[in-house]
Amino acid sequence: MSRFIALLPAAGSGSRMASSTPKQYLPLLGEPLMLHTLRALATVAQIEQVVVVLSPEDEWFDLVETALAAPGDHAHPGHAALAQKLRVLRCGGASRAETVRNGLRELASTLDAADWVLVHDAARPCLQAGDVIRLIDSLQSDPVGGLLAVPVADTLKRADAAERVATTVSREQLWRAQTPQMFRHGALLAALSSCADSNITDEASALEAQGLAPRLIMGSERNIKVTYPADLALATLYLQAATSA
Ligand SMILES: Nc1ccn([C@@H]2O[C@H](COP(=O)(O)OP(=O)(O)OP(=O)(O)O)[C@@H](O)[C@H]2O)c(=O)n1
Ligand SMILES: C[C@](O)(CO)[C@H](O)COP(=O)(O)O
Repeated sequence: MSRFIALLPAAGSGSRMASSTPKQYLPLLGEPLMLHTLRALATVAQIEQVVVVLSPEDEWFDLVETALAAPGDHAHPGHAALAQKLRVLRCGGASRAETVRNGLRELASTLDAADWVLVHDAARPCLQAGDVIRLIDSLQSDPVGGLLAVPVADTLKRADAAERVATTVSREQLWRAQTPQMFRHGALLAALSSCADSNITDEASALEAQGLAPRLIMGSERNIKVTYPADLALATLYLQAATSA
């Protein structure tokens, strides 16, 4: 029976956030942003391990450990599952792809090639467990794997050097990729290891480079990637809406 492991690349510097604190550690509703992400994955019963991949130079993760260790009456109900499933690796690389590849290599001795790995950005804290469960249910018998994504709803413009419209790009059959992206450990590690373009920005691209066609699974607009300062307010609203639903 294949297992399901979550792998969170969390070794970025958050340059677009323009903060001295890496964005994955910025406060969100009074807790480190990454803790919301970790909990969202740990509460999914099928996920056996939540592996976070940090930079070797990371000096911030104790913020998460301190929050996790909060005494009983202040503990979040999801912390027991997270404490039991959490594994920390300090092998992050210079790119997201390198971080994921290094994490997969570290896990190789403990996983079967057929085990599923759900790669999820630490910077996507508004992920809902229901979307992860739908991803797993939809793909666990798939020959390739796939990813959460949402169809493009806006008209798309390609800009010229002067930031004027050069052309309008058809949005037909265009989707915006999200995470988790779910692939079998052996296939994903092989694809990332042989992918010549180390600038690929998601796992699916590595499988596509092998001639494979990952499946697109409908995600949620709320599963935003916190990239720019304005995203923090939106993530706060989405998390508050989720807890009051
Ligand atoms: N070398 C890197 C770069 C990014 N990431 C992770 O990949 C996810 C998505 O990347 P992105 O949003 O680009 O994060 P940053 O690279 O930190 O942001 P920026 O590009 O603005 O510097 C984040 O959780 C980030 O921590 C990583 O693990 N290792
Ligand atoms: C993986 C991803 O979140 C899918 O949209 C995105 O490609 C990450 O891009 P980033 O520049 O590393 O944030």
